[in-house]
Amino acid sequence: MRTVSPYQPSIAQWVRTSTALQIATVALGCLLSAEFASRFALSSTGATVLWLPNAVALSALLLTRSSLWWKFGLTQIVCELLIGAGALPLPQALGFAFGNLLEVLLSAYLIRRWCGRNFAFSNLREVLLFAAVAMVLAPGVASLLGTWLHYSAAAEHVSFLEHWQTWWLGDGMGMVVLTPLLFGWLREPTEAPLAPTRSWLECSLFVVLLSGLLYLLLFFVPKPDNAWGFSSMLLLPFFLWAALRFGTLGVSLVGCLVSLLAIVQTYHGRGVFSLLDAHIQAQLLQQCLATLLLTGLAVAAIVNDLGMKYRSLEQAEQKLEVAHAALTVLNQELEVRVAQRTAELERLATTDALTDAHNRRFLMARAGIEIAQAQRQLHAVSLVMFDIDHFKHVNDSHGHNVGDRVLVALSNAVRKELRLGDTFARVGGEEFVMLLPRSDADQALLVAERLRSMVEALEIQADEDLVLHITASFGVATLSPAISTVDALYVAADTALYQAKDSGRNCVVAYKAPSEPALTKLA
Ligand SMILES: Nc1nc2c(ncn2[C@@H]2O[C@H](COP(=O)(O)OP(=O)(O)OP(=O)(O)O)[C@@H](O)[C@H]2O)c(=O)[nH]1
Repeated sequence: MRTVSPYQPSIAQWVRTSTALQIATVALGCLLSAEFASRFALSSTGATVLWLPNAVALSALLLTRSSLWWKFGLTQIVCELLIGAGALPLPQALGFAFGNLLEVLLSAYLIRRWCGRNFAFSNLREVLLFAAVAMVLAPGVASLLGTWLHYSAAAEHVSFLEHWQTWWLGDGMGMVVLTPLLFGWLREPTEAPLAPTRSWLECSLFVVLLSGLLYLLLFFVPKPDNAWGFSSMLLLPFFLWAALRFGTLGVSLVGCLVSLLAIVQTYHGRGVFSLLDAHIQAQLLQQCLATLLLTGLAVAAIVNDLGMKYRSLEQAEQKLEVAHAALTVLNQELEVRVAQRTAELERLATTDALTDAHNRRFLMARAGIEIAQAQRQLHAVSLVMFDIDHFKHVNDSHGHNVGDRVLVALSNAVRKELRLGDTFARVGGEEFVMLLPRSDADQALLVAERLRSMVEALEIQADEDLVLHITASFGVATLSPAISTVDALYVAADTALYQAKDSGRNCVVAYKAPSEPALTKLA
């Protein structure tokens, strides 16, 4: 989401389009603000409450590449000379001009160096560094020069320190009052983490209440014996309100308007500051405005910074949610794959690779289950074991591959004969077993005989021009009190199968216990 300050007017975009326009704006800003500052100077020494041209020049430098600074520097020198012309001798005017240029360049250089190109009053560190550099350090040095120049030429006798302090605070306060406003107004709009409020109701309420307070503070003519009861510190809540709800640009705008109004009114002898002596008026005004504005700017920066952190936390949370969703999908896919792979492995572990019939292990496990169930529910289970006759001859005559095809063809044919619930397994080279739940000996014998004749009639297309016929021998065993385990049933079927082989092959033999008179032989 891109939120742009609602206070960004289109005129700012227009100014940003051309360097010439910027230079003209700076020149105009310097001259007009100097005119205002000089016109409403409260001190008899000429030191102003706010020296604003430096703030105009500093805003221009902070808004542009350092390679263009010389153009604005030159503009500032020319403006300073124009401002000083007539009122001051040339050497002194030049001294003031270079002193102010030094102040602006030093501020811009140090801010750019310590805060980088992205400086925007956007966190507490930037506001404190700005205050330290543009309000304390640079004006402190430059005003020392200015005070010395002025002091050497001044006819009246004022304290050097007092003069320096007023000058210093005047320059510094000019920067604090105007630079954040111009800079915030003219710079490229950026994403604000917490959008300043767009509620016209709140803005109107703010303006009405602030106007009321300003009227009470600044629009009365004090009488010497009647001290006014309202404190200028009543403005603090309004600065905090502006900082919290209207952002850096909002609080700068409020600060600038309040400052200009306070100066004008004090100059005309109205309001809380006009009760005092001229020098103290200027200093108190400066201190009061510095406190209000720096507090407002700091709070706005902290709110902005918190908003940035909150937004990056939100973005991190969104990324985490996306990653979590992706992981969930991946996990589901993995689970499906694992289930498929497990099923495949289970199938491979229980299936004969050549014929796709079940293997011996599966058969034995299945037989165990069926026998246990049959014994509980008292129903029959039979096992039919069969073996291809003379299969070695097939391999020897036609090769192993043909033998394999015969095994596959036989398995496919037998599988078609199965009932639901029957289990078909390959238990040896050419040996197969069918487990028939709920089939007694007679039913199993019928199934075996049906299979035997099916095998006998089977035409196996073993090769392009090779059709083979085979036969198989069958042994059948049924669960009984004497044959009550899987192994016993298997051995019994195996015994019957061998008896079928011994009986001439291609026949079905039912197992009979040794005590019984004879084995049943079919076909
Ligand atoms: N092609 C092929 N042959 C196999 C496979 N497993 C076992 N055989 C062969 O099956 C034949 C089994 O031969 P024998 O045990 O002598 O049995 P037979 O020739 O069928 O004779 P009878 O069972 O007595 O009728 C051997 O030649 C084995 O090599 C297999 O997977 N593929």
